[in-house]
Amino acid sequence: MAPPSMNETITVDPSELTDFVINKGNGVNGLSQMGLKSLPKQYIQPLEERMSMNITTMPEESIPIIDMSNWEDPKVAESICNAAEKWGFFQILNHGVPIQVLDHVKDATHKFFELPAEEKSKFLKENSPSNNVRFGTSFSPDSEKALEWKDYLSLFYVCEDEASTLWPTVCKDEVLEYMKRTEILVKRLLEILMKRLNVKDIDKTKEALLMGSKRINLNYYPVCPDPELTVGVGRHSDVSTLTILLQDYIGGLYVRAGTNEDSWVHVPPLKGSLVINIGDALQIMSNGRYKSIEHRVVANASKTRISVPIFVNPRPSDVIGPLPEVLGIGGEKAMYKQVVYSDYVKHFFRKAHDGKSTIDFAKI
Ligand SMILES: COc1cc(/C=C/C(=O)SCCNC(=O)CCNC(=O)[C@H](O)C(C)(C)COP(=O)(O)OP(=O)(O)OC[C@H]2O[C@@H](n3cnc4c(N)ncnc43)[C@H](O)[C@@H]2OP(=O)(O)O)ccc1O
Ligand SMILES: O=C(O)CCC(=O)C(=O)O
Ligand SMILES: [Fe+2]
Repeated sequence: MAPPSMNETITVDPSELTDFVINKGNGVNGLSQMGLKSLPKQYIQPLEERMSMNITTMPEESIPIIDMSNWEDPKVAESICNAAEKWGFFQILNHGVPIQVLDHVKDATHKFFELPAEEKSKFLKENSPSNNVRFGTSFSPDSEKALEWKDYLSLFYVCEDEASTLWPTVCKDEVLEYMKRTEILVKRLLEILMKRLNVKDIDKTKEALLMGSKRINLNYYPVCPDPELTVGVGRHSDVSTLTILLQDYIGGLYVRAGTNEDSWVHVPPLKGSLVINIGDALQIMSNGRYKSIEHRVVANASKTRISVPIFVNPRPSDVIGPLPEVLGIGGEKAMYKQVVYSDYVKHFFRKAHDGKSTIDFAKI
């Protein structure tokens, strides 16, 4: 695709754009590097999906920020469970994952996306040595009416050997280290969250159900010529049990506040923090007690942003539904049916981002 001249309004032939961005592995990064002065029309979101439209942002509100240095203190556990029930999102400080490990994985993310398109395209779905390693752009381009301004590398963790062999060399060590160093934190968080659900002991079977598989995504949001017209990531909730999200210092992640009004709160970058959010799998297992809240990411006119979520999930073959311990509390009625987790995830991946609609798949 030829670089456009200054101030040119971009109407790129749809098949040419798809070929350049999606099939050839240039991603939105390739578009951004061309120095476009306006947004190709394939990225223009409908008015109701744009952050600037009819939306109240609430600068005075904030998701809870929880210091985990005394994680055994019942007050810390209480703050975590309250945040999971009310917001579905919170930030943690002094979580035990060294800042250096976080810095290394952020640097490694930049290194991967700065590789030439020919290198990255080795990990496109059609070329990748494994279904567990995928470089892509937007979310679900085949199903989307408007594309999202984001490239990603998605790594499904099977075992250390497979990761060492198949994951991209420029980032695999740093990503593996980040995954390893978050393991204890994930167990602590789940232990705390389960206690409030009347699950006193997480045995091996429960552990597998809650955290039997992990997927890590490296997200890359390049500079965008007209950020108000598009999105970095559209409104969605994660399908995980829990997500551990590392973001850089740029900002741009918004979380829905309240269910009725269109109001959103920003998640401010805090040095050394990790953002934790509840995913649909835990909303289902807790029978709606913990909330998997909608979130979205805006695009940015002047800075490239990265984020690195670890999605902690059930195993694909697990059947998930409200936990017996939860229903046992007061003869509570199940709000969700039993579903095979991989069916749930496939349903999520096969449609465009559509807010909280995925969970309807499991509703009774
Ligand atoms: C990318 O932008 C995103 C991503 C997100 C993600 C939020 C999460 O919460 S991710 C956590 C999801 N949980 C798991 O991955 C654990 C369970 N895993 C599974 O059940 C399976 O691994 C599987 C994901 C269902 C894939 O199984 P497989 O047998 O390999 O099936 P396929 O036929 O290859 O894929 C099915 C369908 O999904 C699409 N897809 C697969 N992997 C990805 C991926 N990493 N990213 C995007 N899409 C993926 C794939 O295209 C297939 O559809 P087709 O129509 O092509 O058949 C949140 C927000 C974002 O913006
Ligand atoms: O980039 C972010 O801050 C969040 C990305 C996100 O929501 C996701 O990958 O599921
Ligand atoms: Fe998300």
